[in-house]
Amino acid sequence: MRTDWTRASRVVLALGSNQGERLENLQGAVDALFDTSGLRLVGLSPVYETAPVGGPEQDDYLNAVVVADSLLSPETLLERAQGVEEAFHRLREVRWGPRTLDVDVIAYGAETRTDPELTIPHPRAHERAFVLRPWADADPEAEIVGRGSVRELLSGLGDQEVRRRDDLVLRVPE
Ligand SMILES: Nc1ncnc2c1ncn2[C@@H]1O[C@H](COP(=O)(O)OP(=O)(O)OP(=O)(O)O)[C@@H](O)[C@H]1O
Ligand SMILES: Nc1nc2c(c(=O)[nH]1)N=C(CO)CN2
Repeated sequence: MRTDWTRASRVVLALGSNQGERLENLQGAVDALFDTSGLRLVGLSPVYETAPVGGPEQDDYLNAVVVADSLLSPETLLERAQGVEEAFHRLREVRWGPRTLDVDVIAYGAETRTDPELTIPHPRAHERAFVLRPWADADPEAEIVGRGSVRELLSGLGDQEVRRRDDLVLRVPE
């Protein structure tokens, strides 16, 4: 049967890696996510190299954002994101500590919820240039429900080091 994408919600996922082969980890996440039925890639941001925000002293991250259409529920999308993290042997040792792969659910349509297991929009996305900068590239008109335009939020942030790495490119899966 053909998939009915008219019922899909527009979702945003943020990817981060600061251990191991960082670009390969991000690419692996993109490939695995879009191997999932019910998830269709709409936009992929450039890759940014970013100074770590919070947590212990650690290496710089590569960050990127994917925009997708989802027929998966928010809970199933989070499960899928966590399954992809686990496939990359992510260990949760320290809060905000280094990791091979982080996949966060940033937005799910206009949905809002504050369940600690799944808060949407992501509770810290609006203050993180490593999320907002690539997101604004992937979708210049993007908004965070209840907070406003991603581009405006970005311009109101203090100095956070984010460098676009045009030499590192994520491939759109076939
Ligand atoms: N929007 C969300 N996306 C991903 N996880 C979420 C979200 N809202 C709540 N969580 C919960 O947060 C828990 C911790 O997630 P994680 O280990 O990825 O946090 P972190 O990446 O260290 O920090 P941060 O949440 O600040 O990005 C997860 O077990 C998950 O249930
Ligand atoms: N630069 C950067 N800093 C972070 C990141 C990240 O992806 N990039 N993720 C965190 C927890 O989600 C904490 N700090």
